[in-house]
Amino acid sequence: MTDPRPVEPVRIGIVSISDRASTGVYADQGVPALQDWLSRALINPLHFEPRLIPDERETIARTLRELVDDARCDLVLTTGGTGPAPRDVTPEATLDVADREMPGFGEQMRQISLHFVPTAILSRQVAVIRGRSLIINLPGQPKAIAETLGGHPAAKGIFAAVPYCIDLIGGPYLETRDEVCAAFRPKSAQRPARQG
Ligand SMILES: Nc1ncnc2c1ncn2[C@@H]1O[C@H](COP(=O)(O)OP(=O)(O)OP(=O)(O)O)[C@@H](O)[C@H]1O
Ligand SMILES: Nc1nc2c(c(=O)[nH]1)N[C@H]1C(S)=C(S)[C@@H](COP(=O)(O)O)O[C@H]1N2
Repeated sequence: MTDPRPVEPVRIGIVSISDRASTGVYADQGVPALQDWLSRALINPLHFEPRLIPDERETIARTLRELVDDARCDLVLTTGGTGPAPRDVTPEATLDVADREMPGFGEQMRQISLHFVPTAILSRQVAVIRGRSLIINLPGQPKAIAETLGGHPAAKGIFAAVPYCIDLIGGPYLETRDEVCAAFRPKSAQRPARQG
C-alpha cells in the first residue's frame, strides 16, 4: 500500500548564536551547515527561518519566542553558546522559553559527541518544547551539527527521534532520507511507504 497524502511542508527556525559571526569578525557557518544537513535529511518541502544573533540571553529568548509564536516554526535548531564560558547562555535562554524539558536530547548528544571530542562534556545543550514546537541546542563548532544530528557508528544521531517527537506534539509528519538519517517511529505511528 502507498500513501496518497501529500508530503507536509515543515517550518524550521535556524538560529546561529555567535558574537563574532554576528558582528562580521568571521563568516557564519552555522546557518549554512544546518540548512545543508536538513535539506539532505528531509523529504518534506522546507521553509527555513534563519537568524544570526549575538550571545545575549534576552535576544536569544526573544528570537526563540518569535520563531515559535509568530513564525509558527515546527522545529527550531540553535547552534553555539552552549559551553561554560561566561557569555555562553544559550541553554539558559532556551529554558527561559520552555514549557517542558526534553533531557534525552542533551544526554544523547553528549554521548555521540564523546566519540568525536573528549570535550563533549563541556556542552550544556538542552532541548525543550514550547507550544507545538521542539527547540534543540547544538554546539557551535560547525562540524558538530552533522555529528550530533547524524551520529556516529557507535551512537545514533539525535535527529532519528525528532520526527516522532514532532508527531507527538501535534506537528507535521517529517519524512527522512534513510541514507542520511533513518528516523525511528513505533510501527503504530508509521504511515505507509511512498511510491517511487
Ligand atoms: N556561527 C559560526 N560560524 C563559524 N564558526 C563558528 C560559529 N560559531 C562558532 N564557531 C567556531 O566554533 C568555535 C566554538 O564555538 P563557540 O560557540 O564556543 O564560540 P565562541 O568561542 O563563544 O565565539 P563566538 O560566539 O564569537 O562565535 C568558535 O571559536 C569558532 O571557531
Ligand atoms: N559533536 C561535537 N560536540 C562538541 C564539540 C564538537 O566539536 N563536536 N565541541 C565541544 C566543545 S570544545 C565545547 S566547548 C562545547 C560547547 O560548545 P559551544 O559553546 O560552541 O556550544 O561543545 C562540545 N561539543
